[in-house]
Amino acid sequence: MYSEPKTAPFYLASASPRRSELLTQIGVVHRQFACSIDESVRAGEGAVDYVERVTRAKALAGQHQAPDGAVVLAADTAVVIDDRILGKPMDADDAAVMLRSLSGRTHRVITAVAVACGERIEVIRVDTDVSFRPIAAAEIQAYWMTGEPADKAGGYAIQGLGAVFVAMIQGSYSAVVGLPLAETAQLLSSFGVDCWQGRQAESPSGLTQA
Ligand SMILES: Cc1cn([C@H]2C[C@H](O)[C@@H](COP(=O)(O)OP(=O)(O)OP(=O)(O)O)O2)c(=O)[nH]c1=O
Repeated sequence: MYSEPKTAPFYLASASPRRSELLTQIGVVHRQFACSIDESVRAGEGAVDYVERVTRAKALAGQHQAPDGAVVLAADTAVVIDDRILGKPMDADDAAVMLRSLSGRTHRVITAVAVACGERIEVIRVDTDVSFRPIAAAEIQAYWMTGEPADKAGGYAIQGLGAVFVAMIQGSYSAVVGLPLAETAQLLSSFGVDCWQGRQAESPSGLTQA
């Protein structure tokens, strides 16, 4: 017999397949829809303020697309070097400028997550430092040709071919990919949305192994 879900429906307001995969990885059942807002940086705006503002705006826009009372999650990831915010590269030249500036240096990846339900909205932020080995000009060109950098902040993907550039990471790997999982699980739990841990409490035998 059909029974209504006990908790509010949960939506991921994001076009990012990575964010959906990360939620699935920790057992968060969700629906996903794309949600577009103006992501331009305001004059004089710092990276932290920018990422938190955009994340909040994505969640609020997402609430308009979701049914009343739904829990909505949105996130934003930016790469920051020398106080410059690197979004997604516009073209090959833009990507080359980005990767040249990251080559042989440490940059910061800032990811914010917002969860909203009704009047309540909470925003958290996780900062991660990523160090790149020096990258040759020919590698930068070849990397662009793979298609991977195009839709990634900073023009690389740590979870993909771009992993060959990463010498060291200090912080949250999943935050660099787009969603800090430990922090997101805690935040969601405070909104009554469970990952595998919550469901295990309800049904200890309901877990499957990877
Ligand atoms: C640095 C880095 C970023 N990224 C991705 C995460 C984000 O999807 C993207 C940054 O752009 P975002 O604007 O944060 O996200 P998005 O446009 O992909 O999706 P939406 O706004 O709809 O939620 O870069 C990686 O996948 N790997 C990486 O190593």
